[in-house]
Amino acid sequence: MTDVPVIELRDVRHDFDGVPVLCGLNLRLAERRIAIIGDNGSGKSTLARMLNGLLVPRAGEVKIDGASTRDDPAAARAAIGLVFQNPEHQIIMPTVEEDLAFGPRNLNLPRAEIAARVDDLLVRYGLADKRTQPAHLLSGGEKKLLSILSVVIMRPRTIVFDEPMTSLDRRNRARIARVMAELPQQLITITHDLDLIVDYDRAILLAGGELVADGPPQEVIARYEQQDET
Ligand SMILES: Nc1ncnc2c1ncn2[C@@H]1O[C@H](COP(=O)(O)OP(=O)(O)OP(=O)(O)O)[C@@H](O)[C@H]1O
Repeated sequence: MTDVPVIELRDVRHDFDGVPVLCGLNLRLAERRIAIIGDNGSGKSTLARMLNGLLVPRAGEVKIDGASTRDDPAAARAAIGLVFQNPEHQIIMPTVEEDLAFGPRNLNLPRAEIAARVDDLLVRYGLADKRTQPAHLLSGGEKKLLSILSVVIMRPRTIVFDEPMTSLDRRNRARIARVMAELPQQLITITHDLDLIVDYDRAILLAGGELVADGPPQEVIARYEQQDET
């Protein structure tokens, strides 16, 4: 298992055009499997983008191993990988193998190391026969897998998944859930698929940019369902 970084949020606030989206979050994220749940617009994706320094909070701090993402966004991006909801936003290069190699190239890894990592992932995840195929011709499930592997290949210590099951059929949901379950990293998963996170170590419920429940998934899910009834 990869070591887990210490992720801390201190009074994190954010707004878009004056509309508050995160309203003073204080969190220490150290468990191996953490779920973030909540209704549409509750601020989950905004929080996800803050964890890896893609977005810096208007006020407050996000710290990774004590270093603020405001001061060192590159270190945050190296430690924390983000898998976007839509794989089309993550697939950049024309072919499958080029897409996998893109991130490691940006990290300036040696060519032989990049080739070894690409070969290993293609074989391990059953994409070897697709290596020279145009990425845009992959099926939806394969695109999702490729977008995950393009993060995995950089070996971040934490992987944040933003709605990993969106647009997947039943078979591909099961496949992606299996891939996620076998990853050695810390996972922070934003999802509306509550079955996916029942055995996680911790769940956090957001509503209107505020934390409303935090604890074992069963309890937090029950609270979420209660909220729906009121
Ligand atoms: N770049 C942006 N510019 C303006 N408003 C934004 C931007 N990104 C998000 N918002 C707004 O911020 C609020 C929170 O959005 P966010 O995507 O973080 O919520 P979410 O909980 O992930 O929702 P969903 O479950 O629908 O993905 C929403 O009202 C959204 O419209």
